[in-house]
Amino acid sequence: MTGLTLSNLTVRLQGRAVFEDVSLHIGAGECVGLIGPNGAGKTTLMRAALGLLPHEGHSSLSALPASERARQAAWMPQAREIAWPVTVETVVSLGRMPHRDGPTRDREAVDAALREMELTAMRDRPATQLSGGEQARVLIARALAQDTPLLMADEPIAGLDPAHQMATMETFERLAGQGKSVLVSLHDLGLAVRHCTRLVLLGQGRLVADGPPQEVLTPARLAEVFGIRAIFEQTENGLVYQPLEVIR
Ligand SMILES: Nc1ncnc2c1ncn2[C@@H]1O[C@H](COP(=O)(O)OP(=O)(O)OP(=O)(O)O)[C@@H](O)[C@H]1O
Repeated sequence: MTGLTLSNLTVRLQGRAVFEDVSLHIGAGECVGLIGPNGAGKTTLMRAALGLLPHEGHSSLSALPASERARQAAWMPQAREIAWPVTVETVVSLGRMPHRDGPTRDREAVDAALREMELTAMRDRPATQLSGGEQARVLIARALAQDTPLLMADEPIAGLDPAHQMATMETFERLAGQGKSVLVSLHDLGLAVRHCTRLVLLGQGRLVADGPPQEVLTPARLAEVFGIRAIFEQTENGLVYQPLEVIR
């Protein structure tokens, strides 16, 4: 399996369609931002794609047996409280559970994930004693240690400080550059336009747009779907986004 393919995916919860007929493909080398207002269905889409929610239509991932799914896709859910007082290293090591590659490869993958998320100095600390943002980085590291072709993360940078938000998005970009597929839900449109190769916009119970950031985030869509006015400017430092006002 390469990436993720959804065909006519529809999810109904308590008799109401959250979204209908979503079709998309995320290929190797893509870092795709999943955007949309609160309640648009971003979490629901990812959970259904993973096979964690009943759905109509087809997901290439949910069609796989559970053991194979865990080798294909790492999932970082929105809820990120770590409940057990085990060390950071132990939490990150859980990402290796789907694999049987031996202790040397496991240690290499855990060390690399700790380095990537700047957690090496904290590896022996109880994870429950870390700040909320530090715990979020531990859970991203666990997903990195899983070393899967596809990474799905639900608002992974919420609660991180600016430097770690940017560094985490750079990590996702780098993983895509190495040939992996990344699907990440985000509310920060500024970081989305800078770091994602493509944006998928959910709203009003459907997939509203799918394409390069500048094509997706037109003034009309920002107004219609988010109810805001914003400017995008191509600068010598890349694309810059600034929200200006609420228009409803
Ligand atoms: N178990 C459930 N039963 C009924 N409705 C649900 C259930 N779970 C979620 N919903 C509804 O489905 C819709 C989509 O929720 P979802 O969490 O996927 O949105 P989201 O785009 O991730 O939102 P946010 O940006 O706020 O995290 C919401 O209207 C929510 O109230």
